[in-house]
Amino acid sequence: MALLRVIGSIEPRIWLLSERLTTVGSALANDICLLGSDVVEHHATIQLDASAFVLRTTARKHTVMINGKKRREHTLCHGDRLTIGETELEFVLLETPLNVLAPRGPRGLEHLRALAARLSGTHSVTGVLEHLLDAVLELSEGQKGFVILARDGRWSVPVARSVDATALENAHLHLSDSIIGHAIASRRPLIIADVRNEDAFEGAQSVVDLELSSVLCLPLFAHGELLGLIYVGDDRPTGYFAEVDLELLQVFASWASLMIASALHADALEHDRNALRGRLRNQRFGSVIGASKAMQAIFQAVERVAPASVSVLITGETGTGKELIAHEIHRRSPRADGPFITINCGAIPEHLLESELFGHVRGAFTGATARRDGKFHAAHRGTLFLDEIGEMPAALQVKLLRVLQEHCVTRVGSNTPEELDFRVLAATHVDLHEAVANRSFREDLYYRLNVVELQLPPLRKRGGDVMLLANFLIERLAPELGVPSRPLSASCREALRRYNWPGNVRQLENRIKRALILASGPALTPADLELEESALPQRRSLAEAKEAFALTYILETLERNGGNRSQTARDLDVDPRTIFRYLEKA
Ligand SMILES: Nc1ncnc2c1ncn2[C@@H]1O[C@H](COP(=O)(O)OP(=O)(O)OP(=O)(O)O)[C@@H](O)[C@H]1O
Repeated sequence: MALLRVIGSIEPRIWLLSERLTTVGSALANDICLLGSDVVEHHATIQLDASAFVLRTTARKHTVMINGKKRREHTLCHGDRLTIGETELEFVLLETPLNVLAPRGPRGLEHLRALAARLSGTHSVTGVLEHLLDAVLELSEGQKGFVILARDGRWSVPVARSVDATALENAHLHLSDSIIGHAIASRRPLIIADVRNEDAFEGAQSVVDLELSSVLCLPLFAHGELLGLIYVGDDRPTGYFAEVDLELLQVFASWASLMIASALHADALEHDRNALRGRLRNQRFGSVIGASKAMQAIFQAVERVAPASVSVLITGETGTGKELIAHEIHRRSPRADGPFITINCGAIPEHLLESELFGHVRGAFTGATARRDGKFHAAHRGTLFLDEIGEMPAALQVKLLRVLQEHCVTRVGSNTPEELDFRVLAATHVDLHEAVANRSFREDLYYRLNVVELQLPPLRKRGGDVMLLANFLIERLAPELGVPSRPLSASCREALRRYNWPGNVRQLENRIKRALILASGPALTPADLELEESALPQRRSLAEAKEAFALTYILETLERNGGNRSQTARDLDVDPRTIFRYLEKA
């Protein structure tokens, strides 16, 4: 007997391969119905040939990936990973072969089939346990029972039927019970048809507490680990479970264990996801995510500057979130109900920028067929965000300065200034201080814009924020893109930390978007994010890093000294031979 189970999904799904032929496809009539753009109505079949399960696609162009390789026909082995469309499945061969069940098993098989159907709609751990306990009670026609579950090192009885609650207190005590102990040690189902005639078990705590005459105990193991057990008893005349098929129970136990393990895994994922959501709630500032000290300092500064109507210059590399921060300042200011208007000074041709900013009157230039408002008009009683202010042409810098000083805007082609109420926020990724020094940016305008400066740190200097942002973006983008959300694999997390993100958060966002669309495994890999080893900076020992720094420092000093090695050696207070030694290595 075998089964297929979905892996890497929040929804545990299992199909028992109990027929000679199992059909797979997107049509509802299939035994295994899978959705997804790459799955066709009748996609593949799984046939039981002799004692092997053989998968065949129904046409050449239909693909099934088995352990990462495209296959049209494949004899399935225990543990094989199948990818069909977007669904990843594991093939599990249960311990007992089908023919053991055949002579006595039709009723048992019916039970399993009905149970599989019921379970496919059940997602909670308790729901799965309830169905499993009910199935054992039905299968054995037992009267009462309970499930003991091991979770996070603690034992509990989450589900019981017809058992007095007081008899279930102290679940862990039941584990020292001789019956339960015996079943766990043997790892096999245990049936005691007449407890009172079994010296070894007669005084067992569970028998006494539940007043039983017959007992059936089913230990549940997955991947060698004890998950818990199902205990069923009866107090009617003795010999009650004598006829129950032990082999069938063994199959049932392996199958139930997988179901429980899968439900527990899904539950743990959901728990992690909720914990992550909770953490994110504390680590976000409006729509900006950041727990690093550097970002927390920015958030505090934003809170202080937002209510004051001063100009703020937001600096930082491209993609660090300058526009997002500008939005946040506006949202927290008394102008929040007014408009937030953005203009990218670097994206508009110089001859159009003036009228974009200040508006124009009819006939101001060829094509100006009507009077038009500019961005300053649009930002009246709100905020104007001047993005890429470093790109502002020199002639316009003067006009802008006058507008900022007087709060009056004169349209192109007009002589009448209009008084407007606006707050200006500006952003740049270039070093404006340097631009002022080399006279490409006016100093007076720089000081007018830069009443307060907020310097956004690059992503590589925000420590754990990379991981926080990556998880946040996965959660945000997956539903937006209509694709399943996938966790980050351990190697992916390591690669995210090592990469230096020259394009900052925007680059991270784009990589995650792409990965979510293209990934096929249960978790995102470094390759999905284009972060293979070759893309990552080399790991260096401290000694190597010191050497590299020394060489760079020597080369910089040498350049400042116009290539004079003796002067460089004097400046650095080293022997000239040290300079030669480094230059030979360069
Ligand atoms: N801390 C953050 N939390 C959440 N999303 C962020 C954060 N920082 C940036 N982003 C996202 O990254 C993208 C780029 O951000 P934004 O446009 O604000 O950057 P920028 O610094 O203004 O870029 P540029 O210099 O190229 O104009 C946006 O999609 C934004 O939502």
